[in-house]
Amino acid sequence: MSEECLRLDRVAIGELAEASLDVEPGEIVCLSGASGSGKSRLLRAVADLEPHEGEVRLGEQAQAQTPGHTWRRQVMLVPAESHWWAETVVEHFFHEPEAAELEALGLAPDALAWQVGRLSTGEKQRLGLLRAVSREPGALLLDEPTANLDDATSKRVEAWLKARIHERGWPTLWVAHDRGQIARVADRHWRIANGRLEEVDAAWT
Ligand SMILES: Nc1ncnc2c1ncn2[C@@H]1O[C@H](COP(=O)(O)OP(=O)(O)OP(=O)(O)O)[C@@H](O)[C@H]1O
Repeated sequence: MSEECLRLDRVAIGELAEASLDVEPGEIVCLSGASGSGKSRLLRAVADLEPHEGEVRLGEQAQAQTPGHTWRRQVMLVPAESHWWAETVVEHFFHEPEAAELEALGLAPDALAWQVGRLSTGEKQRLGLLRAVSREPGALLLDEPTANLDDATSKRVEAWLKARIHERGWPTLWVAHDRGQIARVADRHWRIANGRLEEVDAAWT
C-alpha cells in the first residue's frame, strides 16, 4: 500500500507554463485538453522522459535527485501505445498476474502464452496496463488507457483500474477525453487550456 503523494511544482514543458498539482495516495486526477495541448508531454515530463522546468516529487523522493530508470520504476508511465520487445507476452512480466486479473480485463486465460505478434491493439493496451500494475509502482501515469477499446471493454478496464488504484494507494494522473469516463473515474479533473493547467469544477462533468 502506497502512502506517498505525487507533487508537481511549477513544471513547465513546451507551451505548458508552470503546472502545479498534488495527487494524493489513491487519488485519480483526470487530465483533459484539446489535441496537441500538451497532456502526453506533461506525463513524459513527470516520468522524467523529457527535460522540463520545475520539480516533481514522490513522497520525499525528488525526480532531480533520482536516476531516470529508478524514477520510472516508481512513477510508472503507461503510454497509449505500449512497447513490446520479447517474443511472447509472459516474458515481459516480472510477476505473473493471476488468471482472475486477465478475466477482469476481458482477456483470454492463456493470453500470457501468446506471441506478441498476434496481439490486437486493444489486447496490447490491456496487457500493457496489467504489466505496469504488476510491477507494483509508487504512482501511475496513464495516457488514454482505454483509447483502443470498445465501450463495454473500456468500462471493464476502468472499473479494474479504479479498484486497483484505490486498493494500492497509487496517486494517478489519467489522461482522458471522454466526459462519461471522467465522471466515472476522476476524484478531481484538471485540464490544459491556453498553455495553463487549471482545475475543472465538478459540476462540469
Ligand atoms: N519532443 C518534442 N519536442 C517539441 N515538440 C513536441 C515534442 N513532443 C511533442 N511535441 C509537440 O507538443 C505539443 C503537445 O503534444 P502532446 O503529445 O503532449 O499532445 P496531447 O495533448 O497529448 O495531444 P493528443 O490528445 O492529440 O494526444 C504538440 O504540438 C506536439 O507536436
